[in-house]
Amino acid sequence: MGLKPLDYESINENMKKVEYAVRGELYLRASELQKEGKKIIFTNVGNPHALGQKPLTFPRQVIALCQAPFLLDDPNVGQLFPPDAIVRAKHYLSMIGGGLGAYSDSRGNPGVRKEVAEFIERRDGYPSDPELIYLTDGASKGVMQILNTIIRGEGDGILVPVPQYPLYSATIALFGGSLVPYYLDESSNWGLDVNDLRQSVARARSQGITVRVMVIINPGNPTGQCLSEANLREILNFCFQENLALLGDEVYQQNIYQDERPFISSKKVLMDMGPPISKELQLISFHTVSKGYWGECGQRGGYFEMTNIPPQTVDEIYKIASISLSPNVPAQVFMGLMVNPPKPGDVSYEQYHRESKGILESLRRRARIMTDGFNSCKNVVCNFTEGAMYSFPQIQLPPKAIETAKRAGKEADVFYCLKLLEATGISTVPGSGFGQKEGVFHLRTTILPPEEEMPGIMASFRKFNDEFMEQYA
Ligand SMILES: Cc1ncc(COP(=O)(O)O)c(CN[C@@H]2CONC2=O)c1O
Repeated sequence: MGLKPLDYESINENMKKVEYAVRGELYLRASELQKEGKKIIFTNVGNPHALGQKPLTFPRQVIALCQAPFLLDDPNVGQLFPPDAIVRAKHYLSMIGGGLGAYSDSRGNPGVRKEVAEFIERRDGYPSDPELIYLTDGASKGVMQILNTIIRGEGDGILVPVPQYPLYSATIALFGGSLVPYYLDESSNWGLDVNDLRQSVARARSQGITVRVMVIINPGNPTGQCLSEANLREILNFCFQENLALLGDEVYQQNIYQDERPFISSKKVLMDMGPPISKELQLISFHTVSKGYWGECGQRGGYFEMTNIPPQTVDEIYKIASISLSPNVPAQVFMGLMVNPPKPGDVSYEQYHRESKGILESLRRRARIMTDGFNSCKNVVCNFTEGAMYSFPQIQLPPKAIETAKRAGKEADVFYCLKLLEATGISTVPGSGFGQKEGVFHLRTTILPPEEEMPGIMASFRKFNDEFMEQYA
């Protein structure tokens, strides 16, 4: 009897090429240590509620009523739920035929897609067509759907920032495409240079790769930089000149911790540029309920908006979306609530605004505490987290540590992060999981641990780092 169908040797070879460090060796080791009773701070994943962030009240009130519509018939419902939550729940239940237990359209509920389009119009000041907005199970699934649309084989190249969020490298490997890196410049706060982009494209083309798409992550993960309007114009012009489509991953658009570079969407800048580019450049933008001050990662809600994508291609994307029948319906309600929150004058507005503002202000303070904490160590250099929810310090490691790591068969930053985890319980992701320049080492942590614990965590890091540097001096 030969190999069985699901023997390791028989399965899809592309799966074996996939690496996804966010849930990789460090995460698995941290989970083991936790089972052994060690207190672990899982600051490896941008998972706000897992680190103590409270869900916003209003969305949970509405979803509770949508999940349990019988509560709406209870004479005391008005004692437990504010009137605007009751109204919104009834609105969604009337819009979603059969309630949350029924499949929706494969593109998502039309009413919610309309709410997303209205949000985009308010944000950017340009029309947005609900027919070109698809709701997805988190932005991850949307990214995978679009990369699946683009990648025809290994000859197809996707320009990806390095360091990058490994959803991209993993999906490109899984679908058998080619990742074409463009390096962000740490010394210019993770800025990108269009000349480097041109060189990356030229190098790929010389290797017979057809570069088809450029990915930007704005604000950046793991790097946290926010792109300026000028940066975005440069990138859009570059894509137009090189006949590339642009994927704008904007899941952190609510997570902005500085005033110099507020979030501006790729869609807005593209429309501001006017024809021909605004009519021709193909753009797909992604968003989610997982990030921002919502942090509702577990709900699995997201969307993508298609700009200048031909109807026949849209039809194919719809057809493939139909295979999965329906995006997560409760998450669609969360998406509707996120893009259409309580307004000034609504009963719940004050509470919603207070909660949201409180979370964002705390994240801004934590970004500062963490950046300063890292920079207080002489061998650590850390750019400020302008946006998103991560800190990505460069750890300058002594040769002896690098040598010891090599003998242990590990990347130096994996070795360092494992030692950090064992010593302090702080679970991070090594920079090698995101890509980095040769011989330069980083780690990624989130800025999510509770604010009151942050100084203690940074002191614990500093103590470990000083001892490590002494040990391997
Ligand atoms: C840039 C980026 N895009 C898309 C996603 C996917 O989000 P959802 O599928 O939840 O909508 C993430 C998640 N960030 C991961 C999850 O937590 N830490 C990370 O680096 C992300 O960082």
